[in-house]
Amino acid sequence: MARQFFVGGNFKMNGSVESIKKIISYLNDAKLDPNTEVVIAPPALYLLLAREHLKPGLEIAAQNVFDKPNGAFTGEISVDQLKDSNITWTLLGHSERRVILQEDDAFVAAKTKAALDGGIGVILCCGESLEQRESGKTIEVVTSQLKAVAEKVKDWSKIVIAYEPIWAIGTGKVASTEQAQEVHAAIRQWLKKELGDKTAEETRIIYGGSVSEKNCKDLSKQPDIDGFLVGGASLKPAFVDIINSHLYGEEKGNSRL
Ligand SMILES: O=C[C@H](O)COP(=O)(O)O
Repeated sequence: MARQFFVGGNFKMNGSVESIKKIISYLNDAKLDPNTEVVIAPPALYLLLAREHLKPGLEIAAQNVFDKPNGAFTGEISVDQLKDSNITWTLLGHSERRVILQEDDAFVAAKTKAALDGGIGVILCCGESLEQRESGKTIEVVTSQLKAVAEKVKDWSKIVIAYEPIWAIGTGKVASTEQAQEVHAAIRQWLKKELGDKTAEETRIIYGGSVSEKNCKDLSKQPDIDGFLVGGASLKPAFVDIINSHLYGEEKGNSRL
């Protein structure tokens, strides 16, 4: 079964009422590949604004969600509040939160479980640092990040895995198509081993890290790259080219599981 292409736009802590409305109106008017699932993740403050203006069929993700129900958790947002606001996805485990805010695998796993239990889809980020890559630990690091989630969650049908090598984020140093495909294929093998053939075949594994309108086409042709998580370029018109990159991709074969 072919996996639907998925492109997420992570605005990170960028934008204003004005600029976010502008990006949304650009997306609303653009001709987008109807076979690509598109999800944008504006800062929390602008989630409702985005939902109000973004046309139906394009979805919105929070950049984070807490693992506890509504209550005394200053500064956090609950799964119920996302649902109440028609926000259907959340990012979790982004390296900027893992590194800067010191979120560990167990916390990311707890939040993933809470989101899925509440019916929110999860774009689950994983990825290695340059030091880990250079010491040959990429696959070990990535699979251990995913394993923490697999210990708590057996149904991965509402998880999209985003492989984002930390050294490629915001640096302009995109992973080569071979480097990205190699890790994506290893993640799929790991899914097969841990969660079975169906999960391995159906789970989308998207790539993030300096994706641009220039490099997206080659990456999108790789058999195990099912889309992108885009940072900087999601704030620019180039985002539409990235959403449409799959239109120009060659027919992809099933990966060798
Ligand atoms: O979530 C998106 C990633 O961190 C990639 O960011 P970037 O495209 O600016 O490198």
